[in-house]
Amino acid sequence: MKTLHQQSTLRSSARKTMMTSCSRGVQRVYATAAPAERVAMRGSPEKAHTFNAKFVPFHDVQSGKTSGETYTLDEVLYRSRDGGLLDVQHDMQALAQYGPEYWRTLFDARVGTTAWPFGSGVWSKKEWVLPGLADADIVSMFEGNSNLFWAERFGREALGMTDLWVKQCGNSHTGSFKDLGMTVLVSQVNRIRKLKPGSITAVGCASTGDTSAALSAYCAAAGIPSIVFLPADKISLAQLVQPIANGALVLSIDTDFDGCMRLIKQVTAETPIYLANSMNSLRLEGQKTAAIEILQQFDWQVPDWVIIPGGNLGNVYAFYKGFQMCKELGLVDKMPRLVCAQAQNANPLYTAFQKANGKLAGIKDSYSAMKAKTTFASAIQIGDPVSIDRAIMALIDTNGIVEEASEEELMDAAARADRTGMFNCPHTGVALAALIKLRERGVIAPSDRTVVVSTAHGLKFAQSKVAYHSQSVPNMMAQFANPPVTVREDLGAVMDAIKTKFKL
Ligand SMILES: Cc1ncc(COP(=O)(O)O)c(C=O)c1O
Ligand SMILES: N[C@@H](CCOP(=O)(O)O)C(=O)O
Repeated sequence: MKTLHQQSTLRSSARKTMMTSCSRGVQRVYATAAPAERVAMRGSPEKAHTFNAKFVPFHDVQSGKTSGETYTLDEVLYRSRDGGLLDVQHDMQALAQYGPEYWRTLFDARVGTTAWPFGSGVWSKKEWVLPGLADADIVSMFEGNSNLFWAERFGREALGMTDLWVKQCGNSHTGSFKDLGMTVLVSQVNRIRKLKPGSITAVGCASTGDTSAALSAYCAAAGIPSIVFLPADKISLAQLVQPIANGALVLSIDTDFDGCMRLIKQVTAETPIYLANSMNSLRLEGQKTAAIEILQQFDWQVPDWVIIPGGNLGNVYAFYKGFQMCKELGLVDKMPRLVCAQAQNANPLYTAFQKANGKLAGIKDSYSAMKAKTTFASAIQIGDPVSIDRAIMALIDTNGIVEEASEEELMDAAARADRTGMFNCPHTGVALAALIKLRERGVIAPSDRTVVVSTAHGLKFAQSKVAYHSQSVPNMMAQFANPPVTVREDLGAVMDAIKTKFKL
């Protein structure tokens, strides 16, 4: 494991490598590149590339068998013939022909450029995402490329850790990681609407507030109508106003997220409204690029642990898939261990993990959906996660762990980390609280390289911070609260207030 000095040397040498790649590498890659890249650089990859992707039943992925059931990505469907989930399967043999160095160099060369669409963190990996899509069909806000924050002070002071990082997926156009998946889904919708006019009238989702924000923004950018089903009074004001501002049809429904999900499934099964939730596997193709980006930011070294807050459970599988593709194509040689962190008030996966005595193999048998209770981590207030099977596979294959956090634990963890310069949403608080518990139990060692996935921007959940810092939450001590001090317009009163905190 690297020392801190080595870490910062590593980061600056990674930066230099990228700068070299950006300034000179593009020319070199362009001149010597394989056909796909030459075409990609000219901006019309669909004509000559040899890569492709299709829908297959998730069962095939799970079992490693091929049923022969496949669909093109231009078809409007979300389920396999037997009602199971679908997955996007890439032609791995075609991708493997180019070798790991080719892909590492190509991805590194594209970081932060303005070249359409490759400057996007998602579309910089286009050949691994939607290789058949024309650049002209892409709807992008140059999402991704989010900061991998070195949580040096929090790691050292709170946990005795030297190598703790927070992947800031919430530093994004609509303030959450959902942008990564939505650019892919809306781009594919854009293509289908051109190929088959009239086939998709609008795009719809059920949401706890972040999927709806991303969907409405990307649809608005493309001029595609959007519809969002929101559980009434269960999302933050900032989240509610996002689809309103972007012109979506906003339905505030007197139910919870699981109720909204049931309704949107029925509506999209019977109408030309396209389903944008992560049950639609196109979304996960974009979300998986966050995992690839983490490896890239570590100069293609694999962290020991990645901790992900879980709700509908698509993201934990998306991360798994990103890491797995990098391993299969030889860009890295191992997988990190994944931790899925749930709020105690919405913890069906954690409950199953406990019932199975922490043995992942038995978790499916002990699983049952639940009625989720109110939590400050409102975006993961989900009791019947759609991607339960995907998440279980991801955890089994990475020797993963499921943890939970109570309301007090998640709010304290977020507030404590905020005091070291972050501004965490409650969901990131769930992941941070899980990390604290795993450190306390000695499961995660002080020097383990650990990444906490921050899924949304804290400003979307300002109300929860106001409640915490004003110590107005019943039965919560709020030990890291920092309430504002009210002072008269008077120098003496101001000085007194300062002196109670600092020696002058
Ligand atoms: C901020 C935030 N964090 C975490 C999650 C959980 O992601 P997933 O539903 O893919 O498990 C969601 C949405 O569910 C979210 O909006
Ligand atoms: N947190 C999500 C819940 C829905 O998840 P999805 O990934 O299946 O769309 C939201 O913000 O709506």
